[in-house]
Amino acid sequence: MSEPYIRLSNVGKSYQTKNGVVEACSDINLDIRQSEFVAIVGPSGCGKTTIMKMVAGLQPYTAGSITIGGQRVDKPQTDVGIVFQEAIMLDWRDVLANVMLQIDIRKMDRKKYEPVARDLLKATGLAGFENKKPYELSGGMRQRVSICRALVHGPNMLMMDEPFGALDALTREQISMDIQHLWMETRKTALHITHSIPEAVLLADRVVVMGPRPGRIVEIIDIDLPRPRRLDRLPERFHEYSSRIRDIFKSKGVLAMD
Ligand SMILES: Nc1ncnc2c1ncn2[C@@H]1O[C@H](COP(=O)(O)OP(=O)(O)OP(=O)(O)O)[C@@H](O)[C@H]1O
Repeated sequence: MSEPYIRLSNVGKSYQTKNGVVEACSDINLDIRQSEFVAIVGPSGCGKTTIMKMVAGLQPYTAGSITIGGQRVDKPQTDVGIVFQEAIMLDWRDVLANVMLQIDIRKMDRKKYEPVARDLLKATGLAGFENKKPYELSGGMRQRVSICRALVHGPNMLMMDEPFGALDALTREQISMDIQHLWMETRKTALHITHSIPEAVLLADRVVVMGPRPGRIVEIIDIDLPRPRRLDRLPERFHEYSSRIRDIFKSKGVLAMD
C-alpha cells in the first residue's frame, strides 16, 4: 500500500461569527493515497465543504494539521481542480474559452493546453459545443464544462463539492458515470463531497461517513467493488454498502425511517 498523499491529523475548524464561535468539524483524521477516490458523505452542515476547502488551502484550519505530499497546507493549492455545486461560468466566453479560463488565470501556455481542453470536452460528450455560450447549454452540460475546466491544467487532485446537487436525477446518473470514466482514465486523487449514499458508493474506493455538526468521522468504509461500476448492473454488495451507511446515519439520528 502506498504512502498517504493527503494527510489530515486531528483537524478541526471553528468559524468566528458575530453570534459567537461555530464549530464546523473536529478530530478529523484521514489519509488519502495518491490516485485514490474518496467520497465524504454526511448530513447538511457537518463540515464537508469546510474540509474540502481546508485541504485545498482555501480556508485555514484552526486545529491539527493537513499535509499534501508531506508539505503543510497553509495557502491555496495550485495542484488541484475544484468543481462546485453550481457551474459558475462567464457568459461572454464560449465553452472552450470557459475551460481555458483556468489556463488564462494561471498564465499557462494557451497553445499547449487548448488541445487538452478540446480532448476533455470530447471525453465528456461536448465535442461540437466548443463555440456555444454557457447560456445555450443544459445544467448537466454546464457542469461537464466545469469538470473540464477543473482538469485542464493537469492537477494531481480533483475535488468536487456536491457537483451533481443542482441536477435532475437522470443527469446526475449520467455525469456520475462520466466522472467514473474520467477518473479511471486519469487516476486523479479525488475527494468527492455528496449527500447521496448511492453516489458515494458508486464512485469511491472509500466512503467517509460523517456525523452531524460539529462534524466528526463516524466510520470509513472500504468499497470493494470492481470497476467500471454500472448503474444498471449493481451487485448485491453495492446495496449492502449503501444499507450499512444508512444504518450508521440512523444510529446517529440523522435518518429516521419509521
Ligand atoms: N464562512 C463561514 N462562516 C461562518 N460559519 C460557517 C462558514 N462556512 C460554514 N460555516 C458553518 O460551518 C458549518 C459547516 O458548514 P459546511 O458548509 O462545511 O457544511 P456541509 O457539510 O458542507 O453542509 P452542506 O451539506 O449543507 O453543504 C455550518 O454550521 C455552517 O453554517
